[in-house]
Amino acid sequence: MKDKEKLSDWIKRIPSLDAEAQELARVHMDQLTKPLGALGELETIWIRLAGITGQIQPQIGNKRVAVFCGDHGVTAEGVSAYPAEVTALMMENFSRGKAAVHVFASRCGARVTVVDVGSRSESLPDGVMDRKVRQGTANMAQGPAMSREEALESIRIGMEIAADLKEEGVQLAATGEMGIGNTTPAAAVASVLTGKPVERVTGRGTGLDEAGLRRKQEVIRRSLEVNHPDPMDPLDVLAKVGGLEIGGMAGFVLGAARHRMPVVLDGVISTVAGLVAVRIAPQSRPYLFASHLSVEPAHGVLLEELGLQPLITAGMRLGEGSGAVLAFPLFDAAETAAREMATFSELGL
Ligand SMILES: O=C(O)c1ccc[n+]([C@@H]2O[C@H](COP(=O)([O-])O)[C@@H](O)[C@H]2O)c1
Ligand SMILES: Cc1cc2nc[nH]c2cc1C
Repeated sequence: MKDKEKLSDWIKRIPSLDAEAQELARVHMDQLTKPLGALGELETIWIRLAGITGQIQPQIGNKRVAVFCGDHGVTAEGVSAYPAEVTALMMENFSRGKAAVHVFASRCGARVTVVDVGSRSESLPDGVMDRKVRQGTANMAQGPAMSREEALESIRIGMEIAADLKEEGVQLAATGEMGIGNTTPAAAVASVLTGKPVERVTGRGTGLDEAGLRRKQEVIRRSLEVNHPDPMDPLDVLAKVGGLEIGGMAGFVLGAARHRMPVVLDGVISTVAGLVAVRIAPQSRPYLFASHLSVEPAHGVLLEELGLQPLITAGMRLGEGSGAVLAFPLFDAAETAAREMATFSELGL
């Protein structure tokens, strides 16, 4: 398949981290006036940023969160506490700059890019980029959510957005999403890719009650039985039981890695997309950072699978990239520490 060849060509071009820059950043961190390792994850963030950018003093002033939107046919099964129409309403809210992600982004010195990869909406409000692959996925409890070609197209769009942001000068990116029903495909993909049982990775999403949670688990089990996604083929999993915004975010990670741009993951949907990207291209893993730990039970499982440490535990489960943006100030703190703290030798030690 032509497109598949293109994807594998792209993957080959993902560079490995710059070991020398990482080592120099590590040496510098160890010379700062603090006990060795005392800044914990801030140190590892800083060292990895040096490896990603190839700079000993990485620049991260230009920050952006890319929010991918999509709808889900599986909402017909009653898997969300909110109606599917909320996806369109929230795109309107994004357009006005009034969603949580905008409020947090302006507080944390970041900008927001909103991309519709698969909502049901016929027309979009100003400021939402139209990259729709199709108007919502099909109901995965009855058959594949989308075709393999559509899954690939969503990935390709995400890659393009990442390349465009890099071109615009973005130095630190984050992924977020909006899509009523999307914790259902997120749990399905998480179950297939991690091998964990459906009960372990399924949560209440926007706020299902006990009966709703049981129904959601049943719908996910049925979706897996109907579709038989192949755990060794991440594109097959994405197409059969995934979502278009998950594909968009996975592509974004691949595109960012290709262009040496670090990506901060948000909650469970953003992180499952990160795992899809890493299963497609394991070289993309070191470009990823965790932000917060979502309430959704799959999130911890996924972060562990990716070997990532969440920086914030605030009991959040909002999505949109809201948690990722809140982690940006910790990245800034690492940058300031490396740039402004005295070294022991400067102190005369
Ligand atoms: O980021 C998370 O971990 C997260 C956890 C629960 C819900 N969400 C958001 O809520 C929506 C999906 O929830 P649901 O119940 O409709 O599947 C979607 O728009 C996500 O952005 C996000
Ligand atoms: C209101 C609302 C806002 C959201 N933002 C991300 N997911 C969401 C789900 C709902 C229901």
